[in-house]
Amino acid sequence: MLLAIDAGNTNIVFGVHDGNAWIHEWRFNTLPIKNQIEYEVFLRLNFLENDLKLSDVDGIIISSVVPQMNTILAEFWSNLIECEHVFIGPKYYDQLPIITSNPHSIGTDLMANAMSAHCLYKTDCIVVDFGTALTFTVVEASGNIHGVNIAPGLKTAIKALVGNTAQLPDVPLELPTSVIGKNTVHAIQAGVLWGYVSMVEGMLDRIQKEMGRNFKVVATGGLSSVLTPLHERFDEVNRHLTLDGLRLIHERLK
Ligand SMILES: Nc1ncnc2c1ncn2[C@@H]1O[C@H](COP(=O)(O)OP(=O)(O)O)[C@@H](O)[C@H]1O
Ligand SMILES: CC(C)(COP(=O)(O)O)[C@@H](O)C(=O)NCCC(=O)O
Ligand SMILES: [K+]
Repeated sequence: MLLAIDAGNTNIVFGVHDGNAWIHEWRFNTLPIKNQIEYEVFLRLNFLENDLKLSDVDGIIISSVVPQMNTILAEFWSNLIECEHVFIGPKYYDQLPIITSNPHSIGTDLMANAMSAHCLYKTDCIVVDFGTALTFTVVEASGNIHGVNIAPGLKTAIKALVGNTAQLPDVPLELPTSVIGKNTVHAIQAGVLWGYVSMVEGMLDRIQKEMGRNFKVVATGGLSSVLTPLHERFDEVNRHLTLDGLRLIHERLK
């Protein structure tokens, strides 16, 4: 059984894979950083509640884009699980079928997304990840990561707007029917959510125009289902893309 840990800026996702499928997945807020005991208890409880045995874990793979978390992530499970772990980083990249020209400046979650896209779809892909950041990773069929595009994520954009204005309230992530608001809440929802629909559509067009060909578009991340009008532009929404990438990287390094 593999335990994959994907630490993003909002959530740490723990996934357990039994060799056939992800049999369990849990989320834990990344911040504030907790102490080792809290992570141990979290892991122990979740295994217990789901009838899983910690002793069945024979592999651990970790990705983190939050360096403050790295020490605790590399250690907190060591009293509970006896096995080797892989903490993804540039030292492993030359063993992978994906190529990046700038290994020290690409998030390991984006490397995992690229690994998934390359191994699962075997074609030119744009991975759109709706996390704390909204990212577009351009992966060619050869496995070459042509480049990445990073914008504020949906919730991050709303937080920035609310935090930098005196009168604007936080709003639910609901797409209004009209792109023109008649009250403050609808105005923000129209501006941010419809704005992001147009941004993603425009970005996909621009990337493919610049690349001179069409790419398969795969969406992932916690907020990948919010902007429903985009679904016709996505060839696929795969919520497990990052975890799958971690699993595929682990398999490759074995
Ligand atoms: N299952 C879910 N359903 C709805 N919203 C979610 C879910 N998982 C995460 N989110 C929200 O999506 C946003 C991005 O989450 P996530 O993709 O986990 O970010 P990151 O990888 O940056 O930590 C967060 O604001 C989170 O609250
Ligand atoms: C772009 C990111 C902030 C995305 O993080 P997330 O939204 O998943 O929390 C992360 O992958 C990161 O910090 N990357 C390093 C810089 C880069 O990817 O180019
Ligand atoms: K992520």
